[in-house]
Amino acid sequence: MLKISQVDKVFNAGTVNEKIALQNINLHLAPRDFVTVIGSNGAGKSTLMNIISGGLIPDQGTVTIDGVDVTKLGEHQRAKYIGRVFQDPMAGTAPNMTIEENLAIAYARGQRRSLSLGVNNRKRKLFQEQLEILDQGLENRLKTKVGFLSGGQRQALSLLMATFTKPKILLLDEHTAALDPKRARLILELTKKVVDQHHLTTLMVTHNMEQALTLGNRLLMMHEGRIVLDIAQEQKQRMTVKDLLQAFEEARGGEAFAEDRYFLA
Ligand SMILES: Nc1ncnc2c1ncn2[C@@H]1O[C@H](COP(=O)(O)OP(=O)(O)OP(=O)(O)O)[C@@H](O)[C@H]1O
Repeated sequence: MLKISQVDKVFNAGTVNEKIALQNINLHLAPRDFVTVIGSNGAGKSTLMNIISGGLIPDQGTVTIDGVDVTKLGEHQRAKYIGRVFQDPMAGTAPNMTIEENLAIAYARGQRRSLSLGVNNRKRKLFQEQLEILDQGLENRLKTKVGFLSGGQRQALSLLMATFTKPKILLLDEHTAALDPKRARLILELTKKVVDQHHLTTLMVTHNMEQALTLGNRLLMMHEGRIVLDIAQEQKQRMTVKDLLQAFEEARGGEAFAEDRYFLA
């Protein structure tokens, strides 16, 4: 479904500020893989997500989605393949537009023919059905401006919008990190539901070790622009957070893991 081959990305190449963000990344995701991604600060996780979404074009290597070489395609050109939810609940939605207007934009996105952004009764019914799945009562608030929703409600809506057109790949960029634990749990439950419902192939960056172990069928660990560990379902199921920390330490050449942003449970 997703094939990344020999990808490199360097920022400010040839200057004193040169930063190698990704080096020789090779990654192959099968359809319906749900991969969690952890790693030290500056390891290259966001850069990898941006390379997949088209926000960044690699210096070397190729990106293929469902057999289509998208390496040189910009974000808009590959939007139909990708759904993405960011950490910031403000990022995925337009606050001054109503829930139904936001959904109309998401609905039109990635369609072959350009669709009207207007909302008719048929679309409204579809939106209500989809909103019911979120279990937030949003189906009765179609005309509410999104800016009035709570962070958790906005993230739930972002998730729905990102997956409305059944993308090939869902990118989750620490999408629960800005929420309180209760809302974070709710969004994770919704994530599982939506991923299952649409049979999505998913890549989720998280700083929560427990989440990284319990969600999905595969875990990647990144360090200094490389994938240093790729843990399959069977092994992942048997691991504790302590095992994961130890594996991380070994992969980093014995350097202990001491990053403030990580939640160990
Ligand atoms: N636009 C940019 N210009 C210059 N350097 C960049 C840019 N974007 C990222 N970098 C650098 O590339 C490296 C990888 O950054 P990236 O944001 O991908 O890491 P990350 O794993 O997502 O980190 P974090 O967990 O801290 O968010 C870092 O050293 C970062 O400073």
